[in-house]
Amino acid sequence: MMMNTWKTQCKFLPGTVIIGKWHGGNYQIIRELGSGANGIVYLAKGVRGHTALKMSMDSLSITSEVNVLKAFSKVPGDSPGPSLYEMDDWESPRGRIHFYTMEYIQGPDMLTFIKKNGQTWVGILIVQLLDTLEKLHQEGWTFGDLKPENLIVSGPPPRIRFIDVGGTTIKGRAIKEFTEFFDRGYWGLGSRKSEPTYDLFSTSMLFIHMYYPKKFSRVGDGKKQLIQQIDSHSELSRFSPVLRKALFGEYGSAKKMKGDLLILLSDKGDKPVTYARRSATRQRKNKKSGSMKETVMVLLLTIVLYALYIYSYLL
Ligand SMILES: Nc1ncnc2c1ncn2[C@@H]1O[C@H](COP(=O)(O)OP(=O)(O)OP(=O)(O)O)[C@@H](O)[C@H]1O
Repeated sequence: MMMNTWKTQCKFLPGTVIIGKWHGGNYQIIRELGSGANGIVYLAKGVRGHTALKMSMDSLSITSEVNVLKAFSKVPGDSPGPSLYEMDDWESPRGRIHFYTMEYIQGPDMLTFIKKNGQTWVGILIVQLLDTLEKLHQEGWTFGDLKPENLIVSGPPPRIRFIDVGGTTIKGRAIKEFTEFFDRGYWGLGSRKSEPTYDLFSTSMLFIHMYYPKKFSRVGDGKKQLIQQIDSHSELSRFSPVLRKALFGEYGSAKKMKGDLLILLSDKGDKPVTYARRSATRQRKNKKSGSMKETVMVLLLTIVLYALYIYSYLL
């Protein structure tokens, strides 16, 4: 009932002009992009051109999302999520509405992108995701609600970006928002405490989901079931050592998971554990040259896949 009330109050037609009470920003609604548990997101036209505008009756949820976006902007390198433009209130004909505006991230969600461009992309997108997660974890945050709908592949060149930061939680607290299939609590494989291993579990589930686009439910022992799903899939089973470690919380960081995944992707998948060990020793010996190699590997993989992507469009 409550939800319907706010939804009705935040429902506006294309062409509606929203004027910020405090900062005077001027936005014209183009169309609705979607709605979530506590607000509606519109595509709007503002001084910066196309802008995503999220409005809600709940000022707390708006403030908390704005704080996460501010924290994202402190992550070194390009922001993993949309850049925040401004937060304001609007005295609408139906009363005061809280809103914030942010960069409009254009592109398909991760599953749609993989369906269109092929599973060759899964590895490289997950490597990109792990890179971003590592930075986010270093800043003391857990993304929480990792799922394809919250991951947009923008570009070209393809680049994974987060949208919907509502689940992003400070380390040590209880995860704010989650989705069953990607939640380790649901599978009986851990708690809902905000920590890096929580996101790495979801990353592993995201990887599995790219090969099983139809999600499956838990039946009995979650651990046994997931292992069976991975190992019985002819292509997915190649990644089994990395996926298992992530599912069982055995990776101390996203960086470690990324390192192992890169080894598998560089086609040395016949003896992954041996390679992982060798790589770990090498990394200890020469940390700098290790990360240089990783960067070059990611670059090469991206270039090759990007060339294939362009080629498929020319055909
Ligand atoms: N910055 C953005 N750029 C482009 N599209 C966006 C952006 N932010 C949100 N969207 C779109 O708006 C939809 C609604 O977003 P929102 O964050 O409110 O909720 P949700 O992800 O659907 O649900 P919930 O918050 O309950 O998990 C998203 O699914 C996405 O399609």
